[in-house]
Amino acid sequence: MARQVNSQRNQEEAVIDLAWPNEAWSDVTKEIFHQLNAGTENGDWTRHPGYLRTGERRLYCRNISEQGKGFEYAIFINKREQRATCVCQFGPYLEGPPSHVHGGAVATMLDTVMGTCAYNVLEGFHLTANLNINYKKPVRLGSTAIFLAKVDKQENRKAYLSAYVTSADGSTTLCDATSLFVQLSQEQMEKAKKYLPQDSHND
Ligand SMILES: CCCCCCCCCCCC(=O)SCCNC(=O)CCNC(=O)[C@H](O)C(C)(C)COP(=O)(O)OP(=O)(O)OC[C@H]1O[C@@H](n2cnc3c(N)ncnc32)[C@H](O)[C@@H]1OP(=O)(O)O
Repeated sequence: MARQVNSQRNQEEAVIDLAWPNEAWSDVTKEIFHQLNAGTENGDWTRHPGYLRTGERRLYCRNISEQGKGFEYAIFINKREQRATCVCQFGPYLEGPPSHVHGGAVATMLDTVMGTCAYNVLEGFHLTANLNINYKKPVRLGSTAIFLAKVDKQENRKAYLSAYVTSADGSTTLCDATSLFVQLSQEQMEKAKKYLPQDSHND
C-alpha cells in the first residue's frame, strides 16, 4: 500500500513545475526571478519548466523534496542568442566546506544550466563530454547566485559552451567554466529515447 501511495504521490509531484518561487525562496532570489521572468514578456526569453521526473526517477538537482534544503532554481533560455540564465539558491543540504556550498553542487548547477542551454538552443540531444571549472570564491550556504551560460561555437557534433557564476548583485564572479557537449548520433539517440522523460520538454 505504501508503495502505491508513494507512486501516486510521485505521479502527482512529477507534474508540479518547481521552477517557480516558493516560500523557501529569499526576497533576493524572488526579486532576481521576477527580473528574469519579465524578459519572457516580449518573447526573447522563455522560462524552462522544472519537473521532478516521472515514476521513481528523480532529476538529481530536483531530488531534495524539502523546500529550500537543496537546489532552488529557475532557468531562462534565449534561443536566438543561444544563452541561458539561472537564478539558484543553495540550501543547507548542499554543504561542502563549513557554511559554504560543496564544489560538486556548484558543478551540478553549471552542468545543468549549460546542458539545458544546449538542449534548448541546439538541435539534437547532447551529453557533457568535458566540464572545466575555476572556483574563484567560495559560495556561502543559503546564498543566491546567478549562472550565465552561452554557446560559443559548434563543430559537427561538438558544442562548446562557457559560463560564469556571479553573486546575486552581480558584483563578484564566483566561478567560470567551459564545457564540451557532444550531440548524440542517431543510433545513440534511438538507444537513449526509452530513458527520456515522457514530457521531454522539461529538465
Ligand atoms: C530531457 C530534457 C533534459 C534537458 C536538461 C538537461 C539537464 C541535465 C544536463 C546534464 C548533462 C549531463 O550531465 S550528461 C551526463 C554526463 N556525461 C556523460 O555521461 C557522457 C559520457 N560520454 C559519452 O557518452 C561519450 O564519450 C560521448 C557521447 C560524449 C561522445 O562519444 P561518441 O558519441 O562516441 O563520440 P566521439 O567520437 O567519442 O566524440 C565526438 C567528438 O567529440 C570529441 N570529444 C569527445 N569527448 C571529448 C573530451 N572529453 N574532450 C575533448 N573532445 C572530446 C571527440 O574527439 C570527437 O571529436 P571529432 O573527432 O569529431 O573532432
